[in-house]
Amino acid sequence: MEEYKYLIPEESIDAIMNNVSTLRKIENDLRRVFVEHDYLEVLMPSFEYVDLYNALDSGIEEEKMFQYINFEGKRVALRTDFTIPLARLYSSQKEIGVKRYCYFGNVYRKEKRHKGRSSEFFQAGIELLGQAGFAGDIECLHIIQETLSYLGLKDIKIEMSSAKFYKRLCELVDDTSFVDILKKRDLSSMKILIDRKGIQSPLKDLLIQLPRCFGDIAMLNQMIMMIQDQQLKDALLELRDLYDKLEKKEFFSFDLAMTPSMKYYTGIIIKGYSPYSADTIINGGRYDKLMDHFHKVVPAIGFSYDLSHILKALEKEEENNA
Ligand SMILES: N[C@@H](Cc1c[nH]c[nH+]1)C(=O)O
Repeated sequence: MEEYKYLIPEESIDAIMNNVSTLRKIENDLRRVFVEHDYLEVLMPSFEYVDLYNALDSGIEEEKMFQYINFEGKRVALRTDFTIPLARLYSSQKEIGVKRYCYFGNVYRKEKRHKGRSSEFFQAGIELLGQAGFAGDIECLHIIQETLSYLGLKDIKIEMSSAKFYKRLCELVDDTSFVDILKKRDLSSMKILIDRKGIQSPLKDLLIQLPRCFGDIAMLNQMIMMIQDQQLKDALLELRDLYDKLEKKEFFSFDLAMTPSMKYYTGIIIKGYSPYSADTIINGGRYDKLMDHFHKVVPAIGFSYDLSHILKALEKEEENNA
C-alpha cells in the first residue's frame, strides 16, 4: 500500500499539475479571443445522464464513460463531451437563432489500461449554433487560425476533410473492417479488402490512393478530377469552395483518409496536429443533425482544443530544443 501514497492513477492528467501557469495563460488568451468574437462562456455540469449521451450518439462507447447509478436509479456519467450538453442547453432556450458558446473544462473518457494515457482531458472550445453553411465554417476556421499563435507550439498543422465524403465511402465499401484500415492507413489490408469485396475501378483506384491522400489544394483538385461518384465529388467540391473562401490559407491542408472523431459530424471535419503530440490537439466539425434529437432543425459547428495534449507537446518541444 505504501507506494500508493506517492502515485497518481494512470487515469489522471499529469501534464497539467506542474504547468498551471502555462495552462492559465493559454486559457485566458483563448477566452479573450472567443469573447471578442461574441462567444458567451458557459460552465457546464460535470454529470449528465448516460441516456443523453447515448441518444445523441457521439460514438463514445458506454465502456468509456465513468458512470454510476444515482439516487433516482438513473445512470449518470462524468462529462464525456461538451458538444452534446451544449446542444441540450441550446434546445432548452425559447428563442431559436444564432448562439455562440465557449467553454473550458475537463472531459472524461476511459482509456485502455497500460497505454500510458490519461482518461481526463482539459478542453477549451466553442460551439456556433444556428449558423448554417460556409458562414459558420469560415467563422470557426478563422478563430482557430487567430488562436493558434497563443498555444506556443511551432509547426501546427490543421487538416480538413468531409464527413459526407467519409460516410459515402463507408456506404460504397460496405465492410466493417474499412474504418480500421483507414485509421491505420494500411494499404496492404486495403488491397485485400478490395479483392475480397470484388471492388472495381474507379472506386478501386480511389481506395488504393486513399491512405496517402493528404496534402494541399493540388492534391484535393487531383482527387476531384479523378472521382466519379457524384456524392463523393460533391463533398470534395464543397470542401474546395470553403477553402477558396478562406482569407488566410497557410495553416490548412487536407486529409481524405481522415475518420471523424465523433459520429455526429455531418460536414467539414477538422483535426489539428503538433509534431510533438501523438494525439490530436484540435478536433471539430459541422454537426447539422444533432439537434434533430430535440425535434429542432439547427445547423451547428464547433471545435475544441485539447489543452492536456498541448501542454504535453509544449514540454516535449522544449526538451527537444534544450
Ligand atoms: N466535442 C468534440 C469537439 C467538437 C466541438 N464541437 C464540435 N466538435 C470533441 O470532444 O472531440
